[in-house]
Amino acid sequence: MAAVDGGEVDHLAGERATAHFDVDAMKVAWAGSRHAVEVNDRMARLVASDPVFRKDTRTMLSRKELFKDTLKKAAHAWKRIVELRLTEEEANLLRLYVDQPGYVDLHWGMFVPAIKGQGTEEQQKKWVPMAYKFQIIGCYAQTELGHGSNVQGLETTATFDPNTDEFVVHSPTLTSSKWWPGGLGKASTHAVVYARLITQGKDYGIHGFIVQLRSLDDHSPLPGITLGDIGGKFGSGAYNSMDNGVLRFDHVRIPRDQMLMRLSQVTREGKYVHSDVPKQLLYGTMVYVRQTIVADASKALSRAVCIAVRYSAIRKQFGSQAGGPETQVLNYKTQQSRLFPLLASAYAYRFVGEWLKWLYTDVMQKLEAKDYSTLPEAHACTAGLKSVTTSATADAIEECRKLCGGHGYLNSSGLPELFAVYVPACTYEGDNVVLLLQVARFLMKTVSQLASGKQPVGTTAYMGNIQYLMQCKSAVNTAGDWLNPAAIKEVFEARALRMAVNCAQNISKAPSQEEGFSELSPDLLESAVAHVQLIIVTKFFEKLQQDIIGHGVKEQLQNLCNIYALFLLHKHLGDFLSTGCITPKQGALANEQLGRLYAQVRPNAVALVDAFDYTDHYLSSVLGRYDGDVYPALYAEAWKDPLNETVIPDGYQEHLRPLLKQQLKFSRL
Ligand SMILES: CCCCC/C=C\C/C=C\C/C=C\C/C=C\C/C=C\C=C\C(=O)SCCNC(=O)CCNC(=O)[C@H](O)C(C)(C)COP(=O)(O)OP(=O)(O)OC[C@H]1O[C@@H](n2cnc3c(N)ncnc32)[C@H](O)[C@@H]1OP(=O)(O)O
Ligand SMILES: Cc1cc2nc3c(=O)[nH]c(=O)nc-3n(C[C@H](O)[C@H](O)[C@H](O)COP(=O)(O)OP(=O)(O)OC[C@H]3O[C@@H](n4cnc5c(N)ncnc54)[C@H](O)[C@@H]3O)c2cc1C
Repeated sequence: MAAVDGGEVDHLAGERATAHFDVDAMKVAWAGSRHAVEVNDRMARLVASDPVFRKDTRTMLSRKELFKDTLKKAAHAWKRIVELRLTEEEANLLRLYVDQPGYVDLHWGMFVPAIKGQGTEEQQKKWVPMAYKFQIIGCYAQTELGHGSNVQGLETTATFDPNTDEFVVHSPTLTSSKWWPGGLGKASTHAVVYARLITQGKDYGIHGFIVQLRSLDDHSPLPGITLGDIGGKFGSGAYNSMDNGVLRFDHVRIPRDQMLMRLSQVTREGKYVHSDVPKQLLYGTMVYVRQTIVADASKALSRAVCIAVRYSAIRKQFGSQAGGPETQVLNYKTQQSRLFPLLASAYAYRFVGEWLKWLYTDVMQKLEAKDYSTLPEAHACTAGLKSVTTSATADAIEECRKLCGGHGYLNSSGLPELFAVYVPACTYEGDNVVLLLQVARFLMKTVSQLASGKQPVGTTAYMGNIQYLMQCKSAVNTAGDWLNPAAIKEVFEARALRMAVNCAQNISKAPSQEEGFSELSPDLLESAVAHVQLIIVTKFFEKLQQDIIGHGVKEQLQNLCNIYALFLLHKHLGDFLSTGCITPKQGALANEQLGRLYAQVRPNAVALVDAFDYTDHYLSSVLGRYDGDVYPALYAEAWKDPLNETVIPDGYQEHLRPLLKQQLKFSRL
């Protein structure tokens, strides 16, 4: 089924007819299963057909109107979820297609997972059902005005008072004000608050506490609590629908059993007891969310690419000397070389996101069985993939805007809002540089353990092949040789390992490990990126080993996988050359092969973005319309702007008319 909710004529029919593969089967490969296609399609249409979920005027609303509209949509979505008895999977998709950031994202995405992950069974029994029924609304209050990345540096205190069996939660300084939590500003009634636990005069570091913030009767802040929104954010519409908030505590008392006690406890007497689990499990909610952010990256990127590909097939510029028809901009090789790697990246992130979800589930099962061995790998993979995919996606959305020329700059293209709502993904859930440095630490540790003969496992298993990878030379002789997955994998592994080993060797020359790490941190970032890119390429190849059904689907995915890998090779040619993994000639051959692959993608490009199966409502872009009827839509959209409500603008009488009617007073005029 095609995702049409546009007009009658299909201006892209010619493009669709040239596809060499079964689009419906590709939809299954993209979504993961026939069931996933069906449920996505049903939820997307449910949202698209409901007038409450309209969003075409969103960028024209004031902040207050936008926030109220978000509250209305969230309440309506909940009503539909209950009325239609939607499953959790359906409800999550419905919220995704409503496509307006709001307090519910943090309620379901962080508050509930934090209680499930860090609360005892008893605490879960008490709080989770209330959250599931929306009797309470929760947010995740970790970041402070003075500290975000450095979680151990947070200043809010929770001091145990054995006289009353309570914790006293307090903001001792201005910089300890909670600052940024989504949903906190106006909507939440409760928060999971991260604070330094102090008992019996000793500071035990950061722990999580459930704190009620607002009255359940009239929503006013409880005594001792100061609350508000932190103000307007980048772009119109976009993330301004979210009430990111500020919160201060003035000696607020909460019962002892509102400390999340799965990892550690404070007894009635005030004794601190730490369970036999790694303390990093406190960061579990962040690991969970980082994993979901990777899946979101492929969503946001594929939206932008869908808009840019469809519009590039419609847009024509210049033509034959003989006055023939103008050329579709999609036919320009430069347009292809900018756009098709982004199309390939969207597929790559989709598949690595699928794998990461599997890894996360696997690690969780092991944790349940008290096997903590895979925790460092889970942290490195979620941190690294979150960082690389969000940075690349943010850049890619902006590139798609440029690929759409001037019209891409209009709000009605959908791209400015998508960019504005997406860029903070490079910062929230861990600044991307800070997270890459975590990956680098993990890599340095792995390299240092190689000497002791410890065999690396999981995504660092390739490092065990150090003897070969440190000296191998690529055997690629022709452009076509770059289509061999083994040839690609070998150079990506050699590049990642050699960069990591170079860093480790240089660090070892420094007076101390810490100094060396700090001095080498720019190189360490690049080393971490090389490792993460290897993971993405590898997981794409592994996807191709699976049973992929449908005419031509596997061939298209093979092309996209090769484009993704060779594009990275071309972009990071300096790495591959300086580490001696390939020769300049082999680099040139990779580029030659890329050009050939772009030519193969060209007739399939529109069908490849159709396979994302997005409704026009979800895309919310006049340029990305399924039917390609761009110009009438652009023209009609312009007239909806509030400035066009009157022919003569407000302000004419006060400011324009006097100017135009003034007497000339300057003698030299
Ligand atoms: C309008 C149009 C709509 C369009 C919509 C389109 C798209 C929408 C797209 C996206 C929206 C989707 C979702 C939105 C989701 C979220 C956004 C909203 C909310 C955001 C919330 C937040 O940001 S919450 C706050 C997050 N904060 C952080 O992430 C802080 C980052 N800092 C840290 O994690 C840590 O402080 C640290 C890792 C940097 C350092 O930790 P620390 O303990 O101080 O230090 P060490 O470095 O010494 O580490 C000690 C050891 O612990 C290991 N470790 C660290 N972290 C972990 C971990 N998480 N798990 C396991 N292990 C960990 C570390 O490796 C060390 O180990 P070793 O000792 O062995 O080396
Ligand atoms: C839209 C949005 C929503 C958010 N929602 C929430 C929420 O719901 N709950 C919540 O608790 N928080 C939330 N946050 C806060 C977010 O998690 C933090 O902003 C984020 O973790 C980055 O921390 P920071 O602001 O302290 O950045 P900083 O750490 O101050 O970063 C500033 C600069 O310093 C660099 N830097 C920092 N440390 C290092 C280092 N060790 N080495 C090298 N460079 C370094 C960074 O790369 C960056 O360039 C949200 C933020 C945003 C933007």
